[in-house]
Amino acid sequence: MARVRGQRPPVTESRVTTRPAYPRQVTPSIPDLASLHSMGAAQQPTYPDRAAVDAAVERLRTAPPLVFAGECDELKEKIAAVVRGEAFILQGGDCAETFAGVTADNVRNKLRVLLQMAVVLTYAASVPVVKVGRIAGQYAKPRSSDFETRNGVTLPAYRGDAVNGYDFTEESRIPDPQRLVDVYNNSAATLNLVRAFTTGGYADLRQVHTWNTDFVRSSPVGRRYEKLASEIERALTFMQAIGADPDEFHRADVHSSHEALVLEYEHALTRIDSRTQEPYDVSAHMVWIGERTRQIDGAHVELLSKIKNPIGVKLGPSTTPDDAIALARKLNPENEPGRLTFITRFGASKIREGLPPLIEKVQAEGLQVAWICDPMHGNTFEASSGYKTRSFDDVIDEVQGFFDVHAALGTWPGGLHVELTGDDVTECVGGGEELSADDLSNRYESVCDPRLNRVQSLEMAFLVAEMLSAARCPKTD
Ligand SMILES: O=C[C@H](O)[C@H](O)COP(=O)(O)O
Ligand SMILES: C=C(OP(=O)(O)O)C(=O)O
Repeated sequence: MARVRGQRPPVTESRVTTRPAYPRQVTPSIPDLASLHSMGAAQQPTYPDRAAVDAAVERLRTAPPLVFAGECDELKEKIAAVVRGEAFILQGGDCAETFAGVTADNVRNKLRVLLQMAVVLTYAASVPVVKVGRIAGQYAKPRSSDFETRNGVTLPAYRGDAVNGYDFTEESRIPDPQRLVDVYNNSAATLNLVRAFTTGGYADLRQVHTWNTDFVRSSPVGRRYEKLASEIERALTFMQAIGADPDEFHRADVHSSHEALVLEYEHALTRIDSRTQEPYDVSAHMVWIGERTRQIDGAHVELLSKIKNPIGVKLGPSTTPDDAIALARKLNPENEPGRLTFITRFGASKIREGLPPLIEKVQAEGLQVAWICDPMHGNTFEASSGYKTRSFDDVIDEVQGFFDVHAALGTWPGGLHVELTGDDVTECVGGGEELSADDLSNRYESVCDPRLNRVQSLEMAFLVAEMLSAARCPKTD
């Protein structure tokens, strides 16, 4: 790929005649790929063609950054405000993005639901909301099993468009490293749209009514939103009347994030920032480590401990307080606020018991972390029809548990991490539309886990806004 004028050359070793299995990197602080793999990297694709992997990695190493290090630092600053209890994170998007889903309509719909939710949370709870999409890179999935069996035929599991194809054929399920280059290109196209929508007028707060179009407008939650939008409109008119600069309402900051799973991709996009000489993973503003890859001596923790982006770690019900402390010390040795977010995903039935010991120990050690709640991944079950689903009530119950625990401990419930879509899909049961297990087949489009649809997402925003408002101004008896 052509190098952009003035851009620092990627930090890679110059070509050698006898190539190692992986192109080596000379950045001293970042282990090379072979060393990372030798640490025992979980959930990695088994590529049949090593030379093709090397070629894809080489290509990615010379590709321009998708985000700038300075933007990652800005997000870190915003998350530091969350750590101080002054802001709330809304992180959401698809479980698994697909290449076919990279269209202007899809990206706009995802942004629209995030903007609507953020406006509800901000207005109802008077708290700044940091908007982070599971977007522009969320293409790789960890799986419980390496294989999938359908009608007696067993094939490798689908691991996201970054790795193999969703079609249930032998050929499609073979991991193809060229897909990593496709991830880069599709992420670039998505980010381009995100930047255009969020700075070009679509995200202007004065458009608050127009985000509420189509099927949502006529739903009860859509009507509730209309009322809130009218109040916001009046407030904006008032602010303009007293001289506020209307340009202040014109743009929204939406940051990108994904699970840093496939080492070849994240390593190739780790670059030295020309301002600071520090390494950043320029594939997204924020990256996180999943529940299945957070081994303290594992490759993912090692790689992410070296980069300077804000990072997240998923913590499930098996996490001990000592695990949390070890992760915090390794991933945030300087105890920098905003650097580390713990994304808890216990399940509604476990959060009230499981979360307090973690928070208590982290607090006692004086560690600076943002706590956010993923109420999706601990609440998945299979409906009798075979669809993976989640119940809206369980999801809300887990969020309520998260707020209750923080209220009891006097700590700040810093945010939400949700799998959602801007479309009218039928993947999670319940909510105001009372979707039942029989409805799931109507429009089930997720290629991995079930997402809240737009109405359910907006309903969640109103319910969480009430919890957040109570957290901001606790009742005194
Ligand atoms: O999104 C998360 C995981 O990839 C997903 O929950 C794994 O699902 P599985 O248990 O069907 O592999
Ligand atoms: C795989 C995911 O979650 P977890 O690591 O918590 O299972 C995810 O968020 O896509």
